[in-house]
Amino acid sequence: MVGMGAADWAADLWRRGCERLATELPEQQFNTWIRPLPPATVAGDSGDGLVATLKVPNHFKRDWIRRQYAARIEAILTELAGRPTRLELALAARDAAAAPASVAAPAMPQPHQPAAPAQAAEPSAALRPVVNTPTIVLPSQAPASAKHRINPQLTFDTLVPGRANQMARTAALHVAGAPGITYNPLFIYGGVGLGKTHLIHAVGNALLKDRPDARVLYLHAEQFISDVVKNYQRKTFDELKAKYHSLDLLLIDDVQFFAGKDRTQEEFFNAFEALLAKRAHIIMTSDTYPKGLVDIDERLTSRFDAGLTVAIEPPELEMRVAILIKKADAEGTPMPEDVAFFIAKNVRANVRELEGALRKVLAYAKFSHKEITITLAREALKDLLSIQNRQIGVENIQKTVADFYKIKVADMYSKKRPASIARPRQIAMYLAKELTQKSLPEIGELFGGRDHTTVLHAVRKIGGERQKNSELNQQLHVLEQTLKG
Ligand SMILES: Nc1ncnc2c1ncn2[C@@H]1O[C@H](COP(=O)(O)OP(=O)(O)OP(=O)(O)O)[C@@H](O)[C@H]1O
Repeated sequence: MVGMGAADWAADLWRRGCERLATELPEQQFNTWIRPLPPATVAGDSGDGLVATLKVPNHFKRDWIRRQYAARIEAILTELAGRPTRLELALAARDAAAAPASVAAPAMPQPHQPAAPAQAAEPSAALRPVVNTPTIVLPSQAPASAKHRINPQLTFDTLVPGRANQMARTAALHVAGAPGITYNPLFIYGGVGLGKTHLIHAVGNALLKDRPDARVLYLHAEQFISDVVKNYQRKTFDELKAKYHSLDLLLIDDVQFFAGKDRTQEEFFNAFEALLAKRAHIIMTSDTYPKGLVDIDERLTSRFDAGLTVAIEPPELEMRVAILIKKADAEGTPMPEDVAFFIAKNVRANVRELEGALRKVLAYAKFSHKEITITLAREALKDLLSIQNRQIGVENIQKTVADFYKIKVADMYSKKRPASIARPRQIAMYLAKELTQKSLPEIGELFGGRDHTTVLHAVRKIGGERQKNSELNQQLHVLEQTLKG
């Protein structure tokens, strides 16, 4: 290690740990869960050991990694570092955005020990808010970074309604019609790319249409964190108050990013109370429901839940078809229904991916001067389809589901009936039907020679429950994402 800095040492430790994990885990699991993570930072703990901190992008990944891999990662790092190494999983708030007051100084490592890289005291330029002046943000002012501004394209008109967003859309329409009265705050949660940002922009746009002088601000939680950091450094908290406490409608995206940022949480709490007291409306989004938020003060999470909390679910097939048809129309290239069904059946993860697939198909048709047909769509999406076909087999599904619910893979074929086994088995059957081309009898065969009616029962049961039980739906969503790599 001579000549190697502490940060390099940590990066090297993590790299070697990853190499080991890559040999132990199935490739697809490694690629899905471990490879995308930024290198762990490592610091000394208060005793003789080390603490390796891994930043994970969201709550689900954090839980999954904790359940499936944390113990093994700790064991590997302990062995490689030659000292007891504990693993911490932190929700990523895109690095530099840590509010300084909330950052506890890490136990200083000895010279020969690895050190955590210094926390940046100030957010990087990329994270700084684009506009720092108070506060009214109108569509006409929209600058280059649409992420922090109301985007005039994201309206209720361009949002396709469906069962998946029915509750959230109804609540959002209600708030747009009578802000500050009921459902305050409105808390919208769901997985990535499902339309949360679109929906809250739609409320902002609707209110501005009715009341062009309304003081509306949309921002991502990271921008709020950056504002707190900046004002903390300049000791200009009055400015922060002036900016946030004077709004009529505050739309704030991805509040899970507040995790672990105590000072930010305090300021947000103040803004929150001030806005509610003057009957301004607050709409928040997050990747999980308020009680599922980690490292956020309970005082805040209980307030998040005090108005109305609604989920946005992944869209079902018909809704995906409707979205494709509407977006293709908006591009001036009508899409035949059979092609829309073909794409929607193959792209299920979320609306953002659906849009990506649509763009590919439209571009392919344009450049090849061909009509939009299933053959053309198959050709345009061939990479995506081949990845899916390669990766998703029934065995893979059985293994992933068994891992997730901590049962043995053998139980997928066994005749055992306890619910703790039968339910994961039904979930695996459901996913096998959803994600592969296998018929019901074929799936039954692969699940220990079961009858096709057993599979059909499982498919219907889990499919039906999924519509009503958002926890199950989230779990299925995670499993689908994992299986698709
Ligand atoms: N129901 C819908 N109708 C039309 N477009 C939609 C719908 N839902 C989502 N979209 C589109 O899908 C894309 C992703 O949506 P959006 O950015 O709102 O997702 P999100 O839930 O905020 O995701 P993230 O958590 O990743 O920010 C956007 O282009 C959005 O306009």
